[in-house]
Order: sequence, then structure tokens, then C-alpha cells
Amino acid sequence: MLSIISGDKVKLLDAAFIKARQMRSLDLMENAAKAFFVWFERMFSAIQGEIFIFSGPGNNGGDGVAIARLLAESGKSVKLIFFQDKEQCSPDYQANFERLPSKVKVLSVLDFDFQITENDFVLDCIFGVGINRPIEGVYLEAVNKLNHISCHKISVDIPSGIPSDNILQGEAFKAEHTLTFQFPKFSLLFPEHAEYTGRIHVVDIGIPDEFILNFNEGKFFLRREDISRFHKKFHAFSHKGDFGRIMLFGGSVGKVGAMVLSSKAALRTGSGLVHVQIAESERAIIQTAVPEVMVAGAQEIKKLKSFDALGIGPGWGTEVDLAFYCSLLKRYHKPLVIDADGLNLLAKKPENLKYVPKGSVLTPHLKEFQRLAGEAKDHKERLEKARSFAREHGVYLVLKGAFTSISTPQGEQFFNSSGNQYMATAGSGDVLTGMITSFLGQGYPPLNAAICGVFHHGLAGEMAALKKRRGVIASDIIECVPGTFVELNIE
Ligand SMILES: NC(=O)C1=CN([C@@H]2O[C@H](COP(=O)(O)OP(=O)(O)OC[C@H]3O[C@@H](n4cnc5c(N)ncnc54)[C@H](O)[C@@H]3O)[C@@H](O)[C@H]2O)[C@@H](O)CC1
Ligand SMILES: [K+]
Repeated sequence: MLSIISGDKVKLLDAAFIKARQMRSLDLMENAAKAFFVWFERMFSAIQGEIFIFSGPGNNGGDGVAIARLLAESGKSVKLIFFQDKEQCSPDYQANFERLPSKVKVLSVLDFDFQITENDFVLDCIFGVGINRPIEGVYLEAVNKLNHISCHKISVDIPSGIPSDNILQGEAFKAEHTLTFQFPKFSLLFPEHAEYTGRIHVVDIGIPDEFILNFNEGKFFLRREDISRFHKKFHAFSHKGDFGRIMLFGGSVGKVGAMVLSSKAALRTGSGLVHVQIAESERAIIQTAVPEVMVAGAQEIKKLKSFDALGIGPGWGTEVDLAFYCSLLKRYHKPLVIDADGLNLLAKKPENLKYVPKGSVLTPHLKEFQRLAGEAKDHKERLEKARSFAREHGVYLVLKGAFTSISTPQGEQFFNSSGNQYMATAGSGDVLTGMITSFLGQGYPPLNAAICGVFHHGLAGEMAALKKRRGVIASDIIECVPGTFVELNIE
């Protein structure tokens, strides 16, 4: 798992690592430039355009100069455009400048005509995590011009102008791809910056995760290779009971589809037995749509404790009898999952939050979270609110969206890397509720259930989108859930 650390700690991290390894900062810059070069070759080997590298005065600019050398040595046509005289640039920038081969054409931004064509590349190495104020003057002029040119655009470490841990003030470079070193900078995960970052790629520059952990501030980035350790192992002697008995509450008149999706997703995630509690008139629908599901009667509701996990909310409606809801929460003492109308009902009467069993998983989308915790001026503040909410109520808060975050009662935050925009479709959230409830019912601790649910859900969305793109619907995501276990090699 990658630690996400703040920009001002990056310098401390670099210094500590360099000291521990008895290397030079220049060597670390070389690692970064090489990592970029390898990635670039892999991504764009088929495109033959000219490469324009815009280099600012700090070490981000220094990366650009080192990259210019590597690309030129591999036979590419490279122009380096600088903003400050060499003497005013960082020492590692200067050292790299001395090593530039003569075939790299070097010119001041003041003399550059911005003649760049569609097949060409612009590498944005103007500012990295050292940016400390909005860009202006010659930098702003260049960024504005570049943002109006159509070509391949890549930001190195972070799009220039975006502060590493805050919301952008003013303008920034708009990239198609951002190649970030070692871990994603926090602000790359904010929806406000999506039009600037393009696709985000993380490359290793040789600092081990364990080393970065020393500087961790409780934020983690979840990648594919991290997921298997959160899974429970089952064996040949495992029986239906081991895979859990769960009950889902929801599906009011006209919204039974939400329960169809949740219950199917739970079964596809591995649940042994799934009961649903739905409006009386809708029973035939669910039993036809999902014959594997059982409809709960008064007996099951009475014996709530015999269920391994509950999932509350998909399509429930807000007309639910609150006394019934509170009695569920009060009678069930194990972690459960609350989504959709289950959350809306809590937002209406926040005093009922105290009945939510500790360790439960709440899965609001941005609007539902706003109803629960109030308005936030931006995503940074929203994430802070999510962290406080999880702490205050002793729950795991899954804030859904791109880079879904999971805030824990201990104050940590995990950011998911799977998924895509095509999953923003009706019923996608109901699928996630079914999946997390399923993992919880299979005996996963709540954090593991939330992490596995969120990651597999996103991966299923990616798999569904391979053939269907914006035509993906929630049922397609469910169909791809089993394939995610195969893909991640989970038994
Ligand atoms: N471990 C890592 O993450 C590594 C980072 N490296 C690179 O180093 C970068 C950080 O380098 P620096 O700390 O030198 O920072 P930057 O390269 O981001 O630039 C900072 C310089 O720009 C000036 N500046 C800041 N904001 C400005 C503004 N709005 N207008 C004009 N000037 C402004 C500062 O006074 C300083 O001189 C990273 O983003 C990365 O690209 C790599 O070289 C090596 C390893
Ligand atoms: K940059």
C-alpha cells in the first residue's frame, strides 16, 4: 500500500532517504527521469512527434532537463524551453543542464513561438510539489497558451500550478496524463482537479514503501497488488455457513430493482445465503428475478442476531417506520452496512446515529454525505469532514466517487484506485452495498470488507467497460464480479 504524504514532507523524505543510502539528490532525480523515460517509451513508442519540455527553475524543472537528455540519447527530437537563467535554478537542475547533449535545442520561453502540432508532445516540468503560490507572469502566459494547443500533454509529478495538498487557485497546466513519482500527491485525488490531471500513473523511483511509511500521515493509496492481503482464505472443507447468512433491507414499491441488484451482487460476491426484507407486494418480483434469494418473514426479523451481516437502505424509501429502523439498529450489535435511504433517514434524525453499531460501514455518495454531515466548500474539506465523522461515530465511512475514500474510526483514510466514469449509473451503489455486506457476512473485519468491496466493485466496472464503455449498467457490473476474483487470483 502506498503512503500518501504531503508535499512539504517530500523534501524531508528525500533528504532522509539520500542520507540513509549515502547517495546524492542528483541520483534520485536520475531515478525519477529514468522512471519517466521507461514509462514514456512503453506508452508512446508508436508516436513520432517532436518533444517540447517546459522546465521551471526548481527540481521539477531539473527532472525535465534530465528527461530531455534521456529522450535525446534515445534518438528523439527534443526542445527544452526554460523560464529562468541557469544560475537562478536549483543545483540539481544546473548539474543536469551541464550534461545536456548538444542535439537538445535549448531556448528561452520568451523566444519560443509555440509552433506545436497535434502529433507533438508537451512535457510539463514547470513546477512540482514545491509550488508555493498561484502561477503568474511568464509562467501563466505559457500555461494559458499550452492549454489552448492540441497535442499530447504530460505533466511530470503534478500539473504545474496545482498545489500538492490544496485546491488550485488560479490556473494550471491541463494534462492528458500525469506521471507522479512514488505515490499520488493528495490533490491529484480531488474532483476539482480532474480536468487538469487527466489519467494518473504512479511510478516507483526506488524509495521503498516501508521507508515512506515513516512519514505517513494516515493516508493510503490502494492498488491492485494490495488487495489479496485483505481477503479471507477459504478451503475445501468450507461450507455454506462459512460464506455467511446475510439480510438486506430495502425495495419499497417501485424500487425493488435496488434489492434485485444488491442481493444478486451479494450472491456473486460469495454469500452463502441471502435474505431480503422488502415490501410485501414486491415479493414475486424478486423471487422471479433472483430465485437464489429468500424473502424474510416475521420469524427472520425476530431472529436478527442469527444473521452474520445486515445491509440496510437500497430502494427502501424514506417513508419507512423510524421506530422499526431504530429497533433494527438497537437489536443488532454487529457491524452492518447502511446505504441510500438508510442514510437519508439518519440524516433526517441524526440523533439515531448513536444506535448504529460500532464498526458499521456507511456508504454515502457526495449528496448523501452532505445531508449527513453538512456542506463542504471543497473536496479537501469534505474529506476532513469524512475523517471526523468516522471518528466521532466509530464507523467506516465509504465516500463514493472517483478515488472512493474509506475513513476509519482511527482516523486513517484509504483511497481506491479501481473504477471509472462509466460506473456512474443507476444502481451501481446498490451493487456495492450488496458486495460489502457479503464480505462482512463472510467474516471479514469491516475495514477489509469495505476495501475488498470497493476495489472489486471498481475492477468489475473496469471489466464491464472494456466492451461497453458508457453503455455499462449496474447488471453488467454484477456479471463481472466473479471475474474479479479470477483476475486477482483470489480463491
Ligand atoms: N522523491 C521525490 O518525489 C522526488 C522529487 N523530484 C522532483 O522535485 C520536485 C520538487 O522540486 P522543488 O522542491 O525544487 O520544487 P519545484 O520544482 O516545484 O519548484 C520550486 C521552485 O519554484 C519556485 N516557485 C514556487 N512557486 C512558484 C510560483 N508560483 N511562481 C514562480 N516560482 C515559484 C520556488 O521558489 C522554487 O524555487 C518534485 O515535484 C519532483 O518533480 C525528483 O527530482 C526526485 C525525487
Ligand atoms: K509539473
